[in-house]
Amino acid sequence: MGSVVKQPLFSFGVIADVQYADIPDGRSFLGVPRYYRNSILVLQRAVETWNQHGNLKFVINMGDIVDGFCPKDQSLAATKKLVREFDKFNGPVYHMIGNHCLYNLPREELLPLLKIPGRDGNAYYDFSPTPGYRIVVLDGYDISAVGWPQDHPKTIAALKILDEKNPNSDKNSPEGLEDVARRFVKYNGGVGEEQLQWLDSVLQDASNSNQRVIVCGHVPMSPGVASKAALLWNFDEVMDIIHKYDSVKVCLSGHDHKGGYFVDSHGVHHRSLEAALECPPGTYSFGYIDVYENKLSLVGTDRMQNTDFEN
Ligand SMILES: Nc1ccn([C@@H]2O[C@H](COP(=O)(O)OP(=O)(O)OC[C@H](O)CO)[C@@H](O)[C@H]2O)c(=O)n1
Repeated sequence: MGSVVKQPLFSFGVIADVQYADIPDGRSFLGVPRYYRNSILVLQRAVETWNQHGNLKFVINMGDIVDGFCPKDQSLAATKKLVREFDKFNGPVYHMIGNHCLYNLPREELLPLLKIPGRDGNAYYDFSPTPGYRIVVLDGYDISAVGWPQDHPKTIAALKILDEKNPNSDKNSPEGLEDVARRFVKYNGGVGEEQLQWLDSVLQDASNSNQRVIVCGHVPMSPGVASKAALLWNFDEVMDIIHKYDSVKVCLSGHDHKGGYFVDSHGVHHRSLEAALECPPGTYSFGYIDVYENKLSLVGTDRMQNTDFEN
């Protein structure tokens, strides 16, 4: 008798940092090439591939759908265009906001466009794709100097943090900051008190219901998985909550573009995904995750590396 191949409990598609703009190719601040027009082709190939797979329960977009260099009079049209491409997937698509989304549009316009559930401009939410699983989507720009009105208490709180932690006149610059202190830059953000309490209550509820949890957020949550300058401001507070519960096995993020994988001291797997934006024409970066009883398996296409997350 041949061996029986185990079927996943469910599978879902992933892509990060599409950062589309109808502008010529360029480079990041640190000189990494960015292919703004090509990134929509990466997304289109992703959607075709996900549809051909035929058994993906949903797709999750890890944020930064449109780049901050998109001309501002095109921000709305570009965001709608990209959402339409995602909507060609034959199933639900879950979005989250990244810093580049917020460079383009204010929260009150972004959230409805991206169909992000949430009240008062908050962009964190959870859903349950099967009874035994919970997906938590964090809003890493809850406390942020971008996205809220200038006089909003969250903008004021963010500016205070940046003033205290980052002495540079350009608050996007981590120059002179050491190790994880490099995260205190304007293009990152933090999770506010109310969201921390919400996270705790969702994880408690999942734990009571014997559900496993995958936590997703645009901004990486562990210093082991990404550049120190691309971390959530209060990753430590978020991880303290996550570590209270055995139910969280995997944290997924985008933002750092180069991709990374790290298992922390509590056995939580962290994976930051390779950016679609950095794919030279003819190359791709997207994938899907098979969720099994005792492991998750990321099946990447081309520049997105395969990863097994053994529980
Ligand atoms: N050292 C730096 C890095 C960036 N900036 C400026 O900050 C803005 C956002 O940077 P950008 O690289 O476009 O942001 P991403 O979300 O794509 O990537 C985040 C991390 O860089 C990934 O590791 C932009 O205006 C940059 O010019 C800066 O001033 N100094």
